[in-house]
Amino acid sequence: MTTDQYVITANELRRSYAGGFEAVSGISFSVARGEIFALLGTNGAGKTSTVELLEGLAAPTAGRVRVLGHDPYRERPAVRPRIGVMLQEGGFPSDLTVAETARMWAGCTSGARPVPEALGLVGLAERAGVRVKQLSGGERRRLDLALALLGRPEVLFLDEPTTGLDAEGRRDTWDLVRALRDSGTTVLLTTHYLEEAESLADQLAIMHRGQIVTTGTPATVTASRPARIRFLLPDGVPAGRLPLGLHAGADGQRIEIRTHQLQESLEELLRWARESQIPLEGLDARSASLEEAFLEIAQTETAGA
Ligand SMILES: Nc1ncnc2c1ncn2[C@@H]1O[C@H](COP(=O)(O)OP(=O)(O)OP(=O)(O)O)[C@@H](O)[C@H]1O
Repeated sequence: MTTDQYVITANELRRSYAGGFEAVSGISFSVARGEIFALLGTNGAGKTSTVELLEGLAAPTAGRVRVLGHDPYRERPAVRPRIGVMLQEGGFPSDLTVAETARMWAGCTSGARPVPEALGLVGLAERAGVRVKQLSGGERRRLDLALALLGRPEVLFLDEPTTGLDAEGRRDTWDLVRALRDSGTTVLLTTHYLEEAESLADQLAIMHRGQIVTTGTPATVTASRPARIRFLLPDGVPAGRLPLGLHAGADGQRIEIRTHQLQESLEELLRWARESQIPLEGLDARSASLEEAFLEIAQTETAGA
């Protein structure tokens, strides 16, 4: 991939606040056009501090950032019309209706989509006449998203886009974000929902204490983590009777096996259970989830810090 296929590039980015605290400590990553990139991290890891640099709201203390080929801080007029930013708190006047709010926003946006189209995209068309203060928390998030989409952005920054949404609203937002990606929009997403990142992200980076500690696709980030097999042994069958090759942790009769060879370990376990005629109640085998990978990274990094 050539460098101009990258819509966002960050090289050795650093950001220090007044007082000298360094919130972003030399991170580098690239986001290709038409990709959903998730920036994840523990609380205070530096995600917002990083995203603000990408959005051009602040200049880095050191390093280089480019969005659509421009410095987003120094060349803000060139970048701003081409990006959409969904803020965590929209902060618009709550006495206006949904449609009035969107029209006000559209008035400040060049080449804006028609307001009904933007509201339709996020499923708010039927709430157009409702005052913002009467919206539910989830509906407000969807209004935030509609406003970010008004300018048909090439790059969309989504900060916790599904906070407060119910399961259906979350799925709808995911479908919309995928559809936007499929039509060529590049999406930079921050989220605390690891399931969301696992489901949406083409690439992700996990930050901890100002640094990127892991990056890759959701599959490659989880691939290095052990899968696990869980089951309940019948009373009277000691965990010590399990085949020697399986490294099992036991909490009474509750067994957990961690393995990098899920298929082989499962075959070994099932053969042993059949030959010994031992039922494995509640048998559950699964590859590592992003959540497990994340927790492991956070704990390891904290312990090692
Ligand atoms: N204006 C500021 N002045 C000083 N320190 C700040 C400022 N803003 C953020 N920080 C500190 O920088 C660190 C990173 O904060 P940041 O908000 O970027 O993290 P985050 O990954 O977005 O966290 P969260 O997931 O909790 O939202 C934190 O330790 C925070 O306290």
